[in-house]
Amino acid sequence: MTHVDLQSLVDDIAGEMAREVVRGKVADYIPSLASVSSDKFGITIIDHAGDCYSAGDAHSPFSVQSISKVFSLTMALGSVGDALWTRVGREPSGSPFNSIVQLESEHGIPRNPFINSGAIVVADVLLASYKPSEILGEFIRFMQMVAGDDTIHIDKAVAQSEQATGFRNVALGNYMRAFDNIVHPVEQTLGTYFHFCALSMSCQQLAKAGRYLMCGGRRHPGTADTIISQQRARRILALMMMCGHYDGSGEFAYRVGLPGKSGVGGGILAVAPGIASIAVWSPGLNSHGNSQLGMIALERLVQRTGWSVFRSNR
Ligand SMILES: NC(=O)CC[C@H](N)C(=O)O
Repeated sequence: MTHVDLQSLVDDIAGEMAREVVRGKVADYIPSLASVSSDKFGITIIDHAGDCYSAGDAHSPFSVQSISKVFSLTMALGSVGDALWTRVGREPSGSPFNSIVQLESEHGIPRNPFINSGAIVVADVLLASYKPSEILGEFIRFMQMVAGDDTIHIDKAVAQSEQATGFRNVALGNYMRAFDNIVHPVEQTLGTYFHFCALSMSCQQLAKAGRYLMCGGRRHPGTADTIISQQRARRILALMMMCGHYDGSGEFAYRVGLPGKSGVGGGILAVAPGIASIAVWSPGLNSHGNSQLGMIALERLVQRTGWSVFRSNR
């Protein structure tokens, strides 16, 4: 598609989403997220040439929540490599993002790094590589570097709000501690995890941060600067495809056909490998905790561009 086409495409989609009546339910189990308006919708596409197309509330920061799991995973693989996989699996869970049920029969090893239990283990792995006082700084620096934007930050109020009410995550952390799959004090590991989730970014910043996954591990189009290897980028995308939307991952693959990762703040990062990095945001969630309009918007985008990884012609 030409540049003009992509700009009118995002404008059209933002216009259509503004008219949608069924907008999902904003997550209220994290008190500081409950007040975000479900009227919001933003979208940014960055294509393989590095050109950026935004519409709606694409410049409004929102709570990235579980989308941060893609970036903490990238850092953990950078720190310990494939040794990570002795502590976390790579299979879809088919369960809600905050489920504890599989941990008992699977001996405290979470199914994958994109559900809460898995990302809590990833945070624990990172705590072994960085000093506790440095880990959040390292995380923020990594995000600023991949996005090329040093205004990106963690919203401390959101982290504290979750720290005060995240009883399920406390249960997950303690349960895995009992299996020796959390090795740091549970409070410290959870504190790290909550702060990762409380990352605040706009669609534009998030789409920029996703460029290394679109570009086979290169920082952005037109550079030889590498963040991760091509193979690692492919594998993270595979995990996003299979596990990025919890028990809604099959539906997302069916309807959108792109690797993606959602968060309860209403954001979704989706990647068309070699073609585009796409971020959408609308805070109302469907029953699986994935953005109701974000998913519809991505479905329409793929219908109109043919960008599904399952397309038969290029
Ligand atoms: N699905 C999500 O985005 C969940 C992340 C959220 N911080 C939680 O732990 O519950």
